[in-house]
Amino acid sequence: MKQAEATKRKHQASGEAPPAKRRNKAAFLLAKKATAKETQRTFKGKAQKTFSPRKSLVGVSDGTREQKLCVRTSSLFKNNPEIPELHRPVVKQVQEEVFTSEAFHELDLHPHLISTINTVLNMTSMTSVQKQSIPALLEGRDALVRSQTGSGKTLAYCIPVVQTLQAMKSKIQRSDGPYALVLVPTREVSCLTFRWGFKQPFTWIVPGVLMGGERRKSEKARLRKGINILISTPGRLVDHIKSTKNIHFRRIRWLILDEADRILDLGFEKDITVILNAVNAECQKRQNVLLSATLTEGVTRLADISLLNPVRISVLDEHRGQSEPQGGAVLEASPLPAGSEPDSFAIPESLHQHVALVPSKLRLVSLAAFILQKCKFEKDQKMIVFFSSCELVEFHYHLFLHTLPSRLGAPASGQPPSASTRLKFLRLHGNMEQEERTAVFQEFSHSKTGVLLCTDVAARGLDLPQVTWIVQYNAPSSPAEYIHRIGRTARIGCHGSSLLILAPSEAEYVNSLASHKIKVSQPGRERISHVRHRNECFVMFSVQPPKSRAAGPQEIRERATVLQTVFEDYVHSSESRVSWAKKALQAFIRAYATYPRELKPIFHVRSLHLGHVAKSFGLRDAPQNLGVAVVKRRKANPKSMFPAIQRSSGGEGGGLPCRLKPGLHSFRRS
Ligand SMILES: Nc1ncnc2c1ncn2[C@@H]1O[C@H](COP(=O)(O)OP(=O)(O)OP(=O)(O)O)[C@@H](O)[C@H]1O
Repeated sequence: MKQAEATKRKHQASGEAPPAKRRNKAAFLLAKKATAKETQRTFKGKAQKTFSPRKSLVGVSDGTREQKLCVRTSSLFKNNPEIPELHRPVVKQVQEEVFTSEAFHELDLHPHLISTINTVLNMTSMTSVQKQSIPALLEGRDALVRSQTGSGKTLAYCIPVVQTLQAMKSKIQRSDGPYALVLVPTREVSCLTFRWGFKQPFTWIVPGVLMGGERRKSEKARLRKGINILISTPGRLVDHIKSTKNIHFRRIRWLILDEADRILDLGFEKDITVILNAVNAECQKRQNVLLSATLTEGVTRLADISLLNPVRISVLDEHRGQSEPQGGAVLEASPLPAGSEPDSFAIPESLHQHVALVPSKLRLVSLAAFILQKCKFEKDQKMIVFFSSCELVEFHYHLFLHTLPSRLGAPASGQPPSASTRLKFLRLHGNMEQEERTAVFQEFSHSKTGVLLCTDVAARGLDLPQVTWIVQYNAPSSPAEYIHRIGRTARIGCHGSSLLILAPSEAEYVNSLASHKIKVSQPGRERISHVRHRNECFVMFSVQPPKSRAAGPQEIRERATVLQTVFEDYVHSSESRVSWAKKALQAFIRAYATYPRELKPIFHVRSLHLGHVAKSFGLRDAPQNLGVAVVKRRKANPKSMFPAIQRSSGGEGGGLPCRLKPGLHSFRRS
């Protein structure tokens, strides 16, 4: 009842009438209150009338060799909901100064360390977070550090760790075992931390990584030989704590929790508890550091139980009305960093955020056209597209891989022959083998161009250079997730752009982001002014060379229809492909059902028009009897979080909000 009212309110607020078919009960998902068990739901999609595609289709126009399309305009453009006018909430985005004018050599560091930073890492001046954190950590303080994505947090702790370890009176031996323990959320981040953070000049200090997906036996052997700076994912470390005799924490001087919010999101609370207890049992005197780009309630609670009298470091600008010390950072010891109230985030100034309201039927073609537009007509474009589940990544990856490269056509004259092969697709998600994940990660890191389709496995902590566009094809389930996804671009002062694709019924999400000081704008409104119907907003994705004549509405419809037909032909070329597309559609609906309660009025399965959504999976009709397991989110059970941390900090475990069951979460996200 409440839900129905909320939905009604939403439509009234946006001035949007529910799509016509929603009134036909048979065409809708009858989503009820989910029960504790997984509940099988049946979709009764009403078959839509679709035009039958012709086989002799021409390619997407390259602007010079336009060919007349002999394709009837399909139902792609009929019965779409109106695109609501987006209100433009006044948002004063929080911004931080990334760099300072201060050089590393101004710090009291070992000369070898400074020369490694300058010559091997090619860095001279410190970032704001480094300028604030390094001296504080060298003083021996515990710290809670928050600064925006891509601002150099990794080195902010690596440098003090290495500086203090090399300066220890009795020289460190490999066989001493760990002096520093660094916990990171994912395997990719652990490798990066290892590669960038601990490229240090003191060869007797041995860093090492433990991570799921690697061979336990070889990790045990390395632990036996000795690792002085131990970088690990929480799950894998707990594995070793339980099963490896040689692991000990007797000499731990540093405990670092990097990407703390992601660690919590992934459901590692229990593992963190086990690790803290194991470390506390063997050593009490150490420095603890917790770092995050977003300060959620969970992170501050984790800080309460793992840090002792911490210095709180937050990099802010004067927009927040702070008296700004040099370098734009604020150092203080209040319960929360000033200006960093939970769920209010800083975003790099050089990051341009866009949102597009695209009717469900047009989603797939819009995404494809956007990729083609960027990769065909703009140089050196490197794009990450985020999806809500592994299944969706797999589906779109294979679909695009088999259909889109051919849409690029022959390279234009003057372009190198390899131009048509420029459209490289890669994918990354948690269901892939570790070896493949690592290979994809490396390939995308080193590549100048390409499109990476992925889940949130790539959203946090990954430093992928030169990413120009972030596309969020499925909206994230929290503002923090939004920030981390877009944070893969515009890193360390570079420029970047992001595009969030929403259905018209999801327009309210823009206001939800605005309430967290996240400002998104609609791109190219001026370019669509000549279009008769506003629901043709996808015109901004029209595939054409930048300086060519703007395509008219009819031409755009034709192009979109051609592209959609290519997808539909591919999907309908065999029974197995149809069922593959249906499974992807099911996965989409399952993921849609897992949005947190506060976002349900915006993202509710009831507002999905199955026939329209089916089209975005290349299906010509809404599938009949689509069984979808609607899953229930676990209720937060405060008592189960951080049970019994045995620590002299006096912190009590409890109260962390848990978004989803770990298993369920990883199903949806990683
Ligand atoms: N002082 C510096 N000068 C130039 N580049 C730097 C400096 N410090 C770090 N970098 C580079 O900036 C990039 C981002 O750093 P890092 O990954 O540590 O950011 P982060 O704040 O941890 O980001 P996220 O929150 O997204 O994980 C890396 O490529 C790193 O090598």
